[in-house]
Amino acid sequence: MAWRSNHQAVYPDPSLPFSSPGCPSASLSISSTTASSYPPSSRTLTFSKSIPIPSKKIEACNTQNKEVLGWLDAMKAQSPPRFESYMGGVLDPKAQEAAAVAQYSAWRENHPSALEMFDELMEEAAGKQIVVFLDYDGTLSPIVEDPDRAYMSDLMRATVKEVATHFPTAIISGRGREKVYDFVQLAELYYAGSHGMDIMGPAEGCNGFKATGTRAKDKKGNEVVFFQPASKFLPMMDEVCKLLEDKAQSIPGAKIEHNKYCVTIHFRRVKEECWGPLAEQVEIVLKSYPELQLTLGRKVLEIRPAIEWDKGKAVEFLLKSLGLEDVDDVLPVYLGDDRTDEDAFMALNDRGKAFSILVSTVAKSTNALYSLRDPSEVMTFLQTLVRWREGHPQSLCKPADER
Ligand SMILES: O=P(O)(O)OC[C@H]1O[C@H](O[C@H]2O[C@H](CO)[C@@H](O)[C@H](O)[C@H]2O)[C@H](O)[C@@H](O)[C@@H]1O
Repeated sequence: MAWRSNHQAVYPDPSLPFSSPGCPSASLSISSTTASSYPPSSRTLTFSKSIPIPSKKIEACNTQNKEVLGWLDAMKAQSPPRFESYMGGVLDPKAQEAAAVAQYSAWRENHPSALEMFDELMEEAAGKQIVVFLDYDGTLSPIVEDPDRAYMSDLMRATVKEVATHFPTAIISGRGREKVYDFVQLAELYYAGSHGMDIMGPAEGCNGFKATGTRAKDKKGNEVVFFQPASKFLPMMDEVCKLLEDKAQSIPGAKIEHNKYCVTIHFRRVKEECWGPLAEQVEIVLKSYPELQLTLGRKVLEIRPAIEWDKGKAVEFLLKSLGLEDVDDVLPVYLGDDRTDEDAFMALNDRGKAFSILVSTVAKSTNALYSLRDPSEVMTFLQTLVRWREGHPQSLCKPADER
């Protein structure tokens, strides 16, 4: 079973684990090693000299299994950093906060706000077909402890609906496609669930775009196109999910989510001393499945088929299927908050002309060029985009054969 870094962010997820009962099988010891960037990031950031460097105590699981230790380090690297003074002491809470703010504003110099840069960005967009790609969790809905309750607001839904009347729009999520559809509930969008391994959308979009690909009827009888590059893995994913559900019972707070072509192991509500035992249980299951790989998201481990397919490939596929792969005429805009979105940012960077926007309140190593803080800024950005479009009727959204 392979570990895949998916271009790890070095900076942590600020959300603290939910407190839960003790871990019955926890057997961890503390060491003072610092490990701020395991696995190695594809891109490192530099900060101004006046900003204290974050450091973290890393605990070691007493397992000797290198793979498990690697996962554990990566899981811990998501915890909030402690800022130290140059003399080595831990800063008080106010100074910690000030250091985090300074770190974020230094980071913003390299990843400017897509809202503050809006007018400049739109100069680039003039005369081009904009296509909008949206991640779900942490982008359209705030991160919450219970993944089954990660609702988007009605206002966000109305905003996305408006976006889709002007631009071809897709949701690219790690969740199962049906599950993310249940949250979003907009039939006019394209959906790529399971990190892009389950793509479906209207054969003819409400803005006149026709998609090529395998056609079928959805549950409501509408004609749709779909693409499922990992379909043969479904029985295996069902099997792995059951095994993990069984194993995770011994770890308080752990939750297993079946995302069809991806099984997600949530550790947001697992006490940190139980992360090692959880990683060990995952390893026990996965060593029998060399065709699967493990990736890391926001307080989740994810197991998926080890095929050359990710959110970046899904974006390329959708652009092609909509006849929108032309680099000079088309401008994709991608908004996402997670490590798995880095695959899409990279694909768009390789393409050249595109806006990649990371949604984050903390400094993170990322391939995205721009940033927004949180879902509320995402909504403002999308509303601004709609208003801009309404003010520019000359840049009409036209299918390829009419351009
Ligand atoms: O690609 P996404 O749409 O961002 O999906 C990635 C994962 O999102 C969900 O987990 C994340 O959000 C949860 C609810 O806010 C949070 O509790 C969890 O810690 C986050 O990792 C979803 O539950 C996963 O299945 C997705 O893979």
